[in-house]
Amino acid sequence: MTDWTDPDTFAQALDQVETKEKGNCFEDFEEGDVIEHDPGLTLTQFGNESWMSQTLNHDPAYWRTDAAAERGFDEPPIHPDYLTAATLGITVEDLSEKGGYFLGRTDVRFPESPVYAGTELHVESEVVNTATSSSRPEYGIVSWRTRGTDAETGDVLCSYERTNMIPRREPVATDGGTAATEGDGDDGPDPDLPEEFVTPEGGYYEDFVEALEAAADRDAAVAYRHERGRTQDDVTVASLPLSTLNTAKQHHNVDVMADSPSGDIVTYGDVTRSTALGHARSDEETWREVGFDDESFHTFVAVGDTVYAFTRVLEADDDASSDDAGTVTFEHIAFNQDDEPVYSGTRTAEIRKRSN
Ligand SMILES: CC(C)(COP(=O)(O)OP(=O)(O)OC[C@H]1O[C@@H](n2cnc3c(N)ncnc32)[C@H](O)[C@@H]1OP(=O)(O)O)[C@@H](O)C(=O)NCCC(=O)NCCSC(=O)C[C@](C)(O)C(=O)O
Repeated sequence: MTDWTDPDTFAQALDQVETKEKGNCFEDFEEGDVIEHDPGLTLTQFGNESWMSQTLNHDPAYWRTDAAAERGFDEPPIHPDYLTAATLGITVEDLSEKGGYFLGRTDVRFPESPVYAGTELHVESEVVNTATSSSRPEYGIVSWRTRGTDAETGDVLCSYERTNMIPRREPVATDGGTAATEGDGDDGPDPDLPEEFVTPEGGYYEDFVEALEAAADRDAAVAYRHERGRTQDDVTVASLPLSTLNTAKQHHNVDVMADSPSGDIVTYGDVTRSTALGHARSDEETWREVGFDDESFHTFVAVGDTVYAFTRVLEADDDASSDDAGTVTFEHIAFNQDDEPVYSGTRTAEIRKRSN
């Protein structure tokens, strides 16, 4: 009788059998397709607190009932970063488990009302664009519009448009490609930076307004870095994405990733971004997250890399959903220990006013 567990026999068997593959290739997506994602997720206090603690999002309103009540919440709510990561995590099995790169996301929006633990999340996506990658013939570029809704009420809790590179079954001929080659020696034109950098004195709305006024009519920008850094470890790289049901092998299969450009598992883009935002929020009086646009992931982050944050204040507007706050638009750049940008995006948030 054949002993299937004999190492030589087993190696031969492995060689000859088919692998039942997971995920979809570029050719499986057609513009207009609507995909309902089977995995659902109940947004729990444990999931929320694990995410917030590990990404240094320690805003008391999400941890303490008195601070939550002061913000108008019935109890500490689900954090928008965890909600965003969970909405995307559920989609990975259908959209991007095959591999490829998470290139960017835009039009990330949240409703005014908070989301509480116990809410069951239902997610669906529509294919809005498919394109050839001229630099990488083995990939195509796909964009989806995704909506996460409350499974009970149907209310939209989080929506966005995301773009990934997705492996093709068959590579295509391209126009020759423009992929950057390492060490090509072209550092581009000299940077065109302002002469002065203004740092807000505090983290209230008025501090951002005053800083913008101080920079106006001068060759100056309101821009500063945040001190905290978070070195990536097994928890941030593998545990957090799996806690959102994100099945992308990039985050938990060291064996497969050994052959990839990173040579190792890499941090889920939403962990990188949330960590940098946590650093930024620790230097401001956040009232409410409104949305994010033009988010890009510039290079991968792996175990041992440290995520830092840099902020540029773009504009301030007195209008907000509450008299207690004004609205500020920021550009946040996450960077690593070598000062390389790894994420950038604009964020609109309501910031508490000092006078209230
Ligand atoms: C991808 C790399 C190699 C490209 O590096 P590069 O130097 O070649 O960059 P590029 O030339 O700027 O871009 C390549 C192509 O992408 C296009 N492109 C670029 N950005 C966008 C965008 N926003 N929207 C639409 N298209 C975009 C761009 O136009 C270009 O098209 P082309 O091939 O035709 O010339 C490099 O940028 C990189 O390594 N980025 C980091 C990716 C990363 O680590 N993402 C987060 C972690 S993976 C993840 O979280 C996974 C997840 C969530 O679980 C999951 O999706 O399943």
